[in-house]
Amino acid sequence: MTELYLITPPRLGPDFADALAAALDAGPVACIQLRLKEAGADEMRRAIDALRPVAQSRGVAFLLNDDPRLAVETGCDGAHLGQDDLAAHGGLARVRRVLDGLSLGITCHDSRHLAMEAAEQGADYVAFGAFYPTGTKEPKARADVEILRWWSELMEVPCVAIGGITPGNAAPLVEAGADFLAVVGAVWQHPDGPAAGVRAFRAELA
Ligand SMILES: Cc1ncc(COP(=O)(O)OP(=O)(O)O)c(N)n1
Ligand SMILES: Cc1nc(C(=O)O)sc1CCOP(=O)(O)O
Ligand SMILES: [Mg+2]
Repeated sequence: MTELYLITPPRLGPDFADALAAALDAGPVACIQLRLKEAGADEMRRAIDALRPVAQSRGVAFLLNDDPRLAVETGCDGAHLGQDDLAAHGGLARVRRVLDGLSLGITCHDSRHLAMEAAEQGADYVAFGAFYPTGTKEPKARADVEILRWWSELMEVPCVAIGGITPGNAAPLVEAGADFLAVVGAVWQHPDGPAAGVRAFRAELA
């Protein structure tokens, strides 16, 4: 069954904890990743302290983007790292040790090789993308839906699809075997609010 994986929007408003609670209560949502690319260490810690309990009190995993050591220090459930992040933190084996038993997700773009390497070295999931045009970030690659089919037919490690995903274009990704759909804009920019954004995915994930 494909599940929803939320990633926080690029900028968090003052009431974001309430928006997150509303989105998670409209669930089901498997996890939320805090992704604040412009935040300094203090702002990041404040955001983690405010948002982590909102997720964990609802049984939703709270993952931190980019920084495995901070994830461990602040009681997160895991971290998501891209290829550049791995290099910056001494490689996947070292990150795996830092995270100890916490979850580790790796960006693999459109690369079967990167995904197999990540799975072999202990990643808990691999993320492929971007599948569709996205305004949230400039993706480094475009992935074809067939990589999800290839991975899900061959591998046990779960795969996450990301990039421009909406309720209207999710079906091919679900049909190809994506275990999770990672979403930013379609939920946080939904015209009726994030809870409606989460509900809009229900029919695609049922
Ligand atoms: C689930 C998921 N997939 C991909 C990414 C992108 O990670 P990365 O390549 O490290 O880029 P930034 O998000 O750090 O800009 C992700 N964060 N989450
Ligand atoms: C954070 C991120 N990483 C991507 C990748 O291709 O690795 S695409 C992306 C942005 C996803 O946001 P939206 O759901 O608004 O398109
Ligand atoms: Mg990163």
